[in-house]
Amino acid sequence: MVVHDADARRGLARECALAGIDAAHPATVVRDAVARDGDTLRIADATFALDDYDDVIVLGGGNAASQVAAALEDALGDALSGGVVVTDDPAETERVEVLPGDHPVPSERGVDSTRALCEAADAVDERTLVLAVITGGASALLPAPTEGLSLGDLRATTDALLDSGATIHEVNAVRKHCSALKGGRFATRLAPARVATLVFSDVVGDDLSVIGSGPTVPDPSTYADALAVLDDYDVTVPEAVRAHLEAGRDGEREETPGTDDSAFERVSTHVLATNRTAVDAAITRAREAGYETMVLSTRVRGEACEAAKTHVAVAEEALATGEPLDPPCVVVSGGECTVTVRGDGEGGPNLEFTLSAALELGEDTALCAVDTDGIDGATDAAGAVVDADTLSDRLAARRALRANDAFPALDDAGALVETGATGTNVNDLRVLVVG
Ligand SMILES: O=C(O)[C@H](O)CO
Repeated sequence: MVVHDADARRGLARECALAGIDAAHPATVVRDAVARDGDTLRIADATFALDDYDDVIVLGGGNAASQVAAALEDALGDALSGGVVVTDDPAETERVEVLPGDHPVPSERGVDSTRALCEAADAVDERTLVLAVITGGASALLPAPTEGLSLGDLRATTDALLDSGATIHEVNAVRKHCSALKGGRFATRLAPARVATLVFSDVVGDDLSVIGSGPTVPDPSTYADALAVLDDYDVTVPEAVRAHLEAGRDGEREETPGTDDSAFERVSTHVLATNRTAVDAAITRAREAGYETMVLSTRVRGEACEAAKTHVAVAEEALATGEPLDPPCVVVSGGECTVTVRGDGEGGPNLEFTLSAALELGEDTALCAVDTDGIDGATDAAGAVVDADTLSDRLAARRALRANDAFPALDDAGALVETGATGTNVNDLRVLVVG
């Protein structure tokens, strides 16, 4: 039954967003995609004969990596020997060692944990099946500075890139060329083991070479691409980083491995969850509530507060003309918006998205936007749910947007969605309920 009051609309927007997060949780995803039947292991459409291996181990990293490891322990039982994952969101595991790292900026303990991961990788042989778990956040959680660079260099470079407005494809082109593990180099290290990479994507369009900086897949980007990113976005990095990238461009450093590298012959990649997983679940929840539904796109990107206005425009059009859908309806989108940081406030893309929308939304519409990992920007909130009545002081809200200070404004309005770390990461999810 469709309900028409503002509370119910906000409630439904929030419920659909939470349903999306739940559907992308590793426990749910791995239960559906991975199963052991005697000596056969099924991962999505592929099968592996466990008899061919002496050891099956989990190696990897990312915000959701330990949840994936715990779910793999359940799915494989005693066929799984152990392994190491690095994460900032530890889950309880029995055989896989969970080591700490930090995100979005790499840390000393992340370097130590990544060293332990590499030691485990160095111990494999051709009778090892490695389940390489790569989820969003792996780039920061698995710092392995290449020779000649320090953790300080990586931290300064990451900070500067994250504030520059560069896309994740561009940010990771630089990170891959400063790392001993990213951009396919982990696959080189794992040879001659058989590697099945299990991916949870937080990248718009699911480019495997970008998710977590693609440690086990060929890298199409080059040192020259990395330098172009620094120049295009006017990013200042430590001298050692620029010198390293220039040496690479001039042929003095080995390029990241490409498709012709034999290391990839024994690697298969299985994308287990993407933004679409969350979007589809949000749509299902809206249909159950009796609403007409539409996926706007899973690839919405760009400056958060501008993308928000496009979503408001979609709601206005639906109310005015019944296009693209007749209200009552629910429009869902995914993707990843960015914020070009100008102020020094507290916020994140989904908080800016909702605050910007709250300034424009008319009656009869509610909007929820969340980061599915539960942590928008560096705040404690996943996002917020807003409508035309959310803001009591619109001037202050505009000031907050200009200062990139959306968190306190939405907190004061009681609009925050606080889930805590969710155990997954499939990017941003937005639900627009048009009454
Ligand atoms: O870790 C990363 O590089 C981002 O989360 C994209 O996957």
